[in-house]
Amino acid sequence: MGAITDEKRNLIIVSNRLPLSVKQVDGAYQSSISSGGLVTSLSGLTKSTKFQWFGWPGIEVKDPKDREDVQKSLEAHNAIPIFLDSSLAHEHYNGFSNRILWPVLHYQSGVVFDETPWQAYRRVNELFADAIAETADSGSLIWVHDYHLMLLPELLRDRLKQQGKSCAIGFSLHTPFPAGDFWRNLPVRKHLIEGMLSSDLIGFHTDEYKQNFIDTCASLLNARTEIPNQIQYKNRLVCINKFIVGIDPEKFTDSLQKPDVQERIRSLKERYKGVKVIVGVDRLDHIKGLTQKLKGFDAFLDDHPELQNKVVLIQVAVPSREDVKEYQDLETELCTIAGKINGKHATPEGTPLLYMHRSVPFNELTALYSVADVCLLTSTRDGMNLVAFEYVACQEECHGVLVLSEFAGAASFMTNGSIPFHPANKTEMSEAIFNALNLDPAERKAKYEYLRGFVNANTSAKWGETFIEKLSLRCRRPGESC
Ligand SMILES: O=P(O)(O)OC[C@H]1O[C@H](O[C@H]2O[C@H](CO)[C@@H](O)[C@H](O)[C@H]2O)[C@H](O)[C@@H](O)[C@@H]1O
Ligand SMILES: O=c1ccn([C@@H]2O[C@H](COP(=O)(O)OP(=O)(O)O)[C@@H](O)[C@H]2O)c(=O)[nH]1
Repeated sequence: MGAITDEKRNLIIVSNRLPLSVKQVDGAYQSSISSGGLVTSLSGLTKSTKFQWFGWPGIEVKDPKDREDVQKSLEAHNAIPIFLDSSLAHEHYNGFSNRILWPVLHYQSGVVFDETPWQAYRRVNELFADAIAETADSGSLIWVHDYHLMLLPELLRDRLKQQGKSCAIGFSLHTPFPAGDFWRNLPVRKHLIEGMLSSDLIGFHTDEYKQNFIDTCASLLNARTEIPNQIQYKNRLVCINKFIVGIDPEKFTDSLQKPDVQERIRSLKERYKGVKVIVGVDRLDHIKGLTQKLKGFDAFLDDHPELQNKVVLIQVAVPSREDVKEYQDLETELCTIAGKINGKHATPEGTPLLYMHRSVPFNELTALYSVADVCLLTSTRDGMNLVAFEYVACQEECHGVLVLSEFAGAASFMTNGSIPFHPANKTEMSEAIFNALNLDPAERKAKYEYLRGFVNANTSAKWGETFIEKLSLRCRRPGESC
């Protein structure tokens, strides 16, 4: 990982998942890049900043010798594994984080609380706190990420205090934070926000999420919130702000220069000559609105028979959280809808929908982004959505159009440069797709330039550096207002 950080302070990043997930294949341990936006955003920071990254390696390793091997293989990437028993990891990650907490954070109803996964969640947060407190030196900056670790700041602060160490703790939430009443659905809601409030600095993706959190702290904990961007709770001052997460655009533009990617682009363009390509790239998750997307596309095909064989939607649905029943059910549902759409609209010349349920290699992804005339993102809720940024980074030549749900965090910043729509409204989605395909070149260019300016100005490196700078300031002057 890149150059040295701020005043040579030791920086520790903590996330549930490490950037490399370890798997055992034929007895040997292999690691591969983890999927999802958190890894993308933090990986972009590695160019400018050096840090140690603590997290779960994604596999149970019991044998001490094997643990050493895994540790060594990750060491080269400054990644430090926190080993968990598989049943504990399962209850924490699938049971509480993804079946209970994630749906509440994304305004999904019908969530049922269960004590066993909650206890596992607490236990995993404790194990993370033990490992990190032991490694951290006084003066370290500790940056904790995401909803899997909301209790960690409090547990960590207690342990550090017992060990006589003083560190600044930052916390970033990568998901939305819902409006007050929705958060009340969680019986353990108070513990979770008190856990977060032991941080010195808390970051959200948008002003809306930040304000929802502040309102919840005021109503649930009676915390003092009159001064903008700060919360006073139990004699501690916590700074709260919005930090715009982004990508490393150069990584994408560099990929497009590679001869094999150029060749792939040429071959895809040849394959889709005379056909408009719409691309979608989403983890297979309810929040991405994939059911809505397929139904909206179906409506679009119904509305425009004149475009038969002239439009294709290439949808990459990246496998995600496959041990959770709701995710398995969604996969079955999507397969059925995809089959029905092609059954209804296919001709001997081809099918209008290419539904791929797998990950795609990075170079293939950039080639796909680059040949697509339109990128269609239909999230019903989404912390940010970095795919929107990635598509823009790959469209410098063609000025493709972004059709973006108003419920993605990215819409807070990108509405002016995109075509916004409400994902629950099929007609609105169909019209948005049609408008995107028919936008006049001058307007397309103007929209694109707006988006390119935003993506290039708000990189993941800038996001990370800004957060670390603010956190380091909190470390030097903890009592000062934010
Ligand atoms: O680790 P997984 O369970 O496989 O899930 C992948 C990640 O999904 C979520 O990503 C969020 O963070 C992105 C970057 O800030 C944001 O753009 C996106 O809208 C969010 O959904 C999750 O929050 C991460 O912790 C996961 O690693
Ligand atoms: O096969 C793939 C296709 C895409 N992505 C990446 O997954 C991330 C998705 O991030 P986003 O913020 O859009 O949503 P999240 O999945 O984190 O909710 C992007 O960086 C994509 O490039 C991936 O890891 N594997």
